[in-house]
Parts: sequence; C-alpha cells; structure tokens
Amino acid sequence: MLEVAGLSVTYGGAVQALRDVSLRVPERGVLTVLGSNGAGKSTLLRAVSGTLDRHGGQRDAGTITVDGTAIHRRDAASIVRAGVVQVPEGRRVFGHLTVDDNLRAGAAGARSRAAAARARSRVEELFPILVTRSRQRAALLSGGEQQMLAIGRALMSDPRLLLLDEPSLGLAPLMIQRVGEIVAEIHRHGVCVVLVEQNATMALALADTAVVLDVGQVSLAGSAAELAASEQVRQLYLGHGGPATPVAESTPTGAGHGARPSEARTLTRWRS
Ligand SMILES: Nc1ncnc2c1ncn2[C@@H]1O[C@H](COP(=O)(O)OP(=O)(O)OP(=O)(O)O)[C@@H](O)[C@H]1O
Repeated sequence: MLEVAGLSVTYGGAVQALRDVSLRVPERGVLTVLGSNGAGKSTLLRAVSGTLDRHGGQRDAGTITVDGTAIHRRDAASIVRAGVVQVPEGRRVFGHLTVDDNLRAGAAGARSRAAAARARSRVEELFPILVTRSRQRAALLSGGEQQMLAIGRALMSDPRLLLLDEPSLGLAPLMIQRVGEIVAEIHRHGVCVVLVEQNATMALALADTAVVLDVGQVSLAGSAAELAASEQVRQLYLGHGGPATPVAESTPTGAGHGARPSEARTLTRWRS
C-alpha cells in the first residue's frame, strides 16, 4: 500500500535526517518504526504526509507511493485527499475550539459528505468520551482524551493510511493500554497504520512488520516477531536481553505475534 524507496531528507540543507530509507507497508498492514531520539522517525512520517516543508526539511532523493501512485511531489492537503493522514507527536488539538469543532475540522479532508458521516459515526463509536465532551473546549480534556481527539480528528477524513507519531508519549499506563486497543481497532476496520513508538513492547505487539532507524538509516527490518526476538531490539528497546518472550501475551488486544528466537534467522540486517 505504502512504498518508500531510497528516501533521503535534510533540514536546512545541512542536517541529514534520513539517508536512503526504503520500506513498505502492505494493504491492511501495521508497520512499527523504532529508533532512538533523533533517529529520523518523525522525519519519515513528515515526508510521507508532505509536511517536511513546515519544518524546514526537504526530500533530496527517493520516492513515496501509495497504491502505486507517487505522492512525494504533492502538498499535504492533496496527500490527505489521497487517504494518508498523520497524527503528529504531542497531540496537537485546537485547544480553544470545542471537541466537536476539532472533529469538524478533521472532516475537511474527507472525500465526500457520505464518507464524512460514516467517519463521524465510527469515531463516536470508537471514542464515546468525545461525544460526552463534545461541547467542551479541547484544552480542558486530559492528556489521554486529547490524544483520543487527535486520533479521532485524523480519522474524520476517512484515511486509508494513518501515521501515528508516539501516541502513547506521556500517558498513564491505563491510557497507553487504551491507545493500543484503539490502534488495533482502527486496523481491524481495514486502515493501514505506520506507528512510531517509544513503547516498543506495545508497538511490536500491534505490528505485522517493523523497522529500526539508526541515525537516519534502516538498520533492521523484518516481521514484528523477528524484531521482538532480535537481541539488538531486546536490549535497546525492550529493556532486557535473554530468551524472547511472546509479545502477544502482553497486549490488551492479543493482536500480536509470538516471538521465537529461531525466527530471528530471517531478520534482514541492512547494516552491521
Ligand atoms: N525542524 C528541524 N530542523 C532541523 N533539524 C531537525 C528538525 N527536525 C528534526 N531535525 C533533526 O533531524 C534528525 C531526525 O530528527 P527526528 O525528529 O526525525 O527524529 P526522531 O527519531 O523522531 O526523534 P525523537 O524521538 O526525538 O522525536 C535529528 O538530527 C534532528 O535534530
């Protein structure tokens, strides 16, 4: 569904944030992107959503296609119309607007009125709290509720591919679990997801495939189970070494993959 090939990005013509990055997300797939601070995860999402220029970044090389159609020369609004929507890091909602107005703003990118109406009822089903709080100013919501609103607003344009940048950042454990359930639910509705997450346990449990970015380059890529079993990922992102444990058991949804050490053999190592 999404294919990124040979993508290189710089900021201000000087800072090389991505170098020759290639990856793909199949139809109905969930891809998790791991990497330490400054590895280029947000830059990757910005490049796909066409928002690099807002941050002083530019694509120097590479292509980005969605269902075979090149989107890398399109502007952000046209990429939303192509069905690709990003929820940026830091749950940026319009604080001075009501919850309802925030959701209406998200519907601006919908392909038709019927699609917007369908999306609205799906968002209300997924986030009943947003119905209860519909007339409240967004700034008055809790952090977790604001994250729900940010995701709900993105879903209002009925996307086919959702780009989520650290949705669990700064949230309490119960809310992180809820975010995981919501991502799984969105996926069940047939939406492709690219998930950037510090919470690697949750992110790998939700994903089909995963990549690790290391100083702007893909250092590891494979199935989520393969990465969960890899020693490098376990030490750097899962916080422990030793024998692998099935990631799926730790998820609220059970929508994950058991990680068996033998599966690590097929892991694609792009760089040593
Ligand atoms: N607007 C910007 N202007 C200049 N340099 C930037 C800008 N945004 C990011 N960078 C640089 O690009 C590189 C990749 O940053 P990016 O934010 O994509 O990484 P990240 O993996 O998302 O990190 P984090 O987890 O800290 O958000 C870093 O060296 C960063 O300092």
